[in-house]
This record gives sequence, structure tokens and C-alpha cells, in this order.
Amino acid sequence: MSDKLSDTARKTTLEPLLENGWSMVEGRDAIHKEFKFGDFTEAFGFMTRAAIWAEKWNHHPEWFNVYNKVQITLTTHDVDGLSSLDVKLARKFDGLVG
Ligand SMILES: C[C@H](O)[C@H](O)[C@H]1CNC2=NC(N)=NC(=O)C2=N1
Repeated sequence: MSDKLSDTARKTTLEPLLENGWSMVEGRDAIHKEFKFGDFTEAFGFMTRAAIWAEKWNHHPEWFNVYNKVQITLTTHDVDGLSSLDVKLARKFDGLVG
């Protein structure tokens, strides 16, 4: 389990994600990003790789897929808000497509 992100951590670790396509979800302490791929196979390939990391770190995305798009919301249900695990997973997901 991870603590809710401190104000300092939000500046240092969340800010870079918000400059890289992630945005705050309105009304929730959560971040969101839409990933777009060439087709469904590529999108599902990404989801498969992402799922393996999520399971390894026991931290799971809320996500929605249609064809070549994957919309992802990250938050930590155990603390009812963002934690360092969300930052860690967001960075990993960005890395999988980068
Ligand atoms: C019992 C189990 O460890 C918890 O429910 C984990 C599983 N995956 C999780 N994923 C996310 N996103 N938030 C959590 O609080 C969380 N908790």
C-alpha cells in the first residue's frame, strides 16, 4: 500500500506526466490519458503488456478500449486518491509506447 501523494510529490512527479498527455480527472483525485494505436491488435498488445506490469505491482488501471483506442484512468482505491503507484504505472505505460 502506498500513501496519498504529498503536495511536493505532486509538483515533482505528477507535473511531468501532466505535460506528457495525462490530465487530472474532474471531480476525482485521478489522472487520465488516451492512447491511440494503429489498430486493435496493437492496442490489445499494449494492454497485454500493461496488464502484466499492473499485476506484478498489484496496482490496476481503470480502462476502456474501443478498436485502436485505450482510455486509462489511474488512481489508488485504497487511499481514495493518487499515490506514487499511479505515477509509477503511468510512467511505465508511457514507456511501453515510447
Ligand atoms: C487487495 C489488493 O491488494 C488491493 O485491492 C489493490 C489491488 N489493486 C489496486 N489497484 C488500484 N488502482 N488501486 C488500489 O487501491 C488497488 N488495491
